[in-house]
Amino acid sequence: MTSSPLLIRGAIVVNADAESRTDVLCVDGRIAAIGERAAREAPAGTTTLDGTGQYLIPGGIDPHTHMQLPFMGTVTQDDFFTGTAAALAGGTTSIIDFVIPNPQQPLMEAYRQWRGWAEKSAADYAFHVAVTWWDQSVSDDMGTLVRDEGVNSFKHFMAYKNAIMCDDETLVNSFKRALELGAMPTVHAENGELVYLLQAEVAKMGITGPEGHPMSRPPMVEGEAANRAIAIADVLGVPIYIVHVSCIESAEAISRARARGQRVYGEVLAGHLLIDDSVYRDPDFNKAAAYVMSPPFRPKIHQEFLWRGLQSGQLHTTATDHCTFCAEQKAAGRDNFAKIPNGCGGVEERMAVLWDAGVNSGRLTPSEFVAITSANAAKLFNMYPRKGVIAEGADADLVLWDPAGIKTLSAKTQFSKNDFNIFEGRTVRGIPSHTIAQGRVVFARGELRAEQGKGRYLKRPPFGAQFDAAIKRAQDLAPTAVAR
Ligand SMILES: NC(=O)NCCC(=O)O
Ligand SMILES: [Zn+2]
Ligand SMILES: [Zn+2]
Repeated sequence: MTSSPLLIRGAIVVNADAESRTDVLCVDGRIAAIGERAAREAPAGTTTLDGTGQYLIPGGIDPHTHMQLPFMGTVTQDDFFTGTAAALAGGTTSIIDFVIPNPQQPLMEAYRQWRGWAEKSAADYAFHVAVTWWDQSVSDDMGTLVRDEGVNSFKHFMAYKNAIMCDDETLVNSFKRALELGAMPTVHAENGELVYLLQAEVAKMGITGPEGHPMSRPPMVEGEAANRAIAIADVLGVPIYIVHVSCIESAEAISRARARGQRVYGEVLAGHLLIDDSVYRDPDFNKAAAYVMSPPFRPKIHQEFLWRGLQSGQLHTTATDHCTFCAEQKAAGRDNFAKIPNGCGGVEERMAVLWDAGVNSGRLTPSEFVAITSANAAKLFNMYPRKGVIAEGADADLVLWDPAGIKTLSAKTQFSKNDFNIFEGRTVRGIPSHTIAQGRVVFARGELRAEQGKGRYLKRPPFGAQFDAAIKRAQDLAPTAVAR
């Protein structure tokens, strides 16, 4: 993308490891110079942006979104253009979305489908690819995806029985293959058999509304699956990343494993940090159903635990699981909560709600905010230092962050196409004033200049830092025969 050079002056530049007031020059989509050199080296025709009184942070990375997802008999409202445009408005400049093959569908076929859909992205994007079934062709396709297509992470749904759920045989085979390939296995940790049973039992009690959704997915259902996935990863010696950790039970499973020296990483959704399960008891079906996602929102006690996980470094990334269904789509489950399409939005609000509830409350420093909104995801999925840091040579994906800016979040003013906002009515302090993607200002004080098709597919190499260490550890602990 060609855009005129851009000089951002006077902001406090925040990285995950340090902050300092300095200037940043962007040329040809990259950060060309930082510090005194920036102004000196600015070519003729450079546009200047005054960052006085603001922070300059790396563009957010949302490592968990579902744009244009066909799911539960319908397709999400936001496609790759509207969803990534909304992301840019909120200060997120890259997403990692998911290719989800139907059982028996070749992985490469699904991957090509998703690559086609994503061509209209306004922001940079990458894909985790889900392994939903197993045979030799799946193993071969995993190899092709890693070697030729820049995929370095595979997703496993432990829930959604009779649809995309993985059994233990698939988990074991896929984790083993991922280790060989240097790709990160990731899991949606919920025991799908238990969910299936509990959905039927809750319905038998005459509970058919959205309030039945959390009853059918209690925290221990998530805890069991997290423990099982972590145990499988431990036996095989592969690192593991647990998506949307929503409760004490799975956060504790991660902490316990990390205390044993296992390489386990946890992702938290902005929604799970801020919204509790009372939403499912709203007498208005449309409102209660709008919050149906899996894992569900939890009793308040879990939220503080998740915040502490982020603060203590036991949990690593924040995401949204942006997966938007409108009221008409959610109404498919009016008489049966198990049929309500699972998913909520948030890609546009993640950064602001986390700043407001995280930095303004003193839970996080600005540098810690950068770590959990971009740098850690970039490191874990091997995009660092191209993404997740303000450094010379990195992509010029930046956000001028106005810590005094105030906004009340609402479906009426959001850029996302959906008709609902899970943070409706929440007033936040700390918002992006400008988003810069590939060196171009794509959002300026409320005006969105997202362009369809400007986003690039990000190839991510395998064998990120965790793999070197995991392999050395396995060698160090390798069994030896006794020489006799
Ligand atoms: N989270 C959710 O409810 N929907 C999207 C699919 C998934 O991530 O489980
Ligand atoms: Zn999930
Ligand atoms: Zn998801």
